[in-house]
Amino acid sequence: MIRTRDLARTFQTKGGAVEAVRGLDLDIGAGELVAFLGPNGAGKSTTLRMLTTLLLPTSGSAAVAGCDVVADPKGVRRRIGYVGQGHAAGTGQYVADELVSQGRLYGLSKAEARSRAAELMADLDLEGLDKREAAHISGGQQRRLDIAMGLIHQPELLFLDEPSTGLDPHSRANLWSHITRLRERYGTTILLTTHYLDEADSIAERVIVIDHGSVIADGTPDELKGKVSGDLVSLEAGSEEDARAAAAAVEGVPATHSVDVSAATVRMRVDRGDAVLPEVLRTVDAHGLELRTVQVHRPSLDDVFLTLTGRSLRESAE
Ligand SMILES: Nc1ncnc2c1ncn2[C@@H]1O[C@H](COP(=O)(O)OP(=O)(O)OP(=O)(O)O)[C@@H](O)[C@H]1O
Repeated sequence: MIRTRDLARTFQTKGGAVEAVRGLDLDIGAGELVAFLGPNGAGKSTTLRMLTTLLLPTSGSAAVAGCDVVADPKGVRRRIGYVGQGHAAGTGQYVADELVSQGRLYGLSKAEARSRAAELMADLDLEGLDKREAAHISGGQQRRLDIAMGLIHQPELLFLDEPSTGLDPHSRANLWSHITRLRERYGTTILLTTHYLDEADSIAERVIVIDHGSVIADGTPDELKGKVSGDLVSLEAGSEEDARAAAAAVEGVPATHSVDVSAATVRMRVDRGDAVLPEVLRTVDAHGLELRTVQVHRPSLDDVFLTLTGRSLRESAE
């Protein structure tokens, strides 16, 4: 559905050339739900803009839904939906009319546009808002309307640029349940960007991480997290001395690696925290040491990024 080879985009600025995207090779198949992650300035928006024909590549090639983005931009646009960061709706029209106008823009007949609008309003929980101005609905409803606008022409491929930014957790969860349901129904391929790593982790089947304009990791969330060596177990002892004694005691527990002590806390990497913890606690107990708290931290996508780049995706996203 998306295939790029050596895709690159350079911007000429007064300060010199900025290589926003360099040598990007992407292969995304039909029906995949892919999250595209990276810190600020990694090149996500520039890539999305090239794939949606809003920006020409400097070099390389990109085919989207079977059409070349340079040779056949119209073909690409007919087959894709794009929901950008701003609101698509906002001409002061009623919600239903916004959708029908959008459908007409894509060449649907009036009757087709009306029936498609009604179907999407039902799917996206916008029923009853037909005669409300698009500017006077809630943030979550507006975002769902944006998505309905992107889907009006039944695209094979939907690009969502930070679809849930600015929504409260309840609306985010609600939006995602709608998107996953739509996908089950129509089999739409989805490429989304998000700054919420937990969201990418729970929703995407595949995560592609880019940094400095190139792909640095690609796989299922579990595969990527598997690259970080094991869970982190933290034991907080009553004193620094007790922590050092506990560290010495647990060094010998099988499947524990890199045990270190900082103040009264012992941190160690273990293959599987849930499997190793009982033995760790028995060992500490057998040495007559008491612990204040015990924590097992499973690797997150942010840990993956930290391992790959030495930087936190979360920090760079704020
Ligand atoms: N029109 C432009 N002119 C000059 N430089 C640009 C232009 N657009 C983007 N850039 C630069 O290209 C690089 C990649 O930007 P891009 O917006 O693609 O990153 P991003 O990953 O989408 O970031 P964010 O998460 O902040 O949206 C950045 O260094 C940015 O400053």
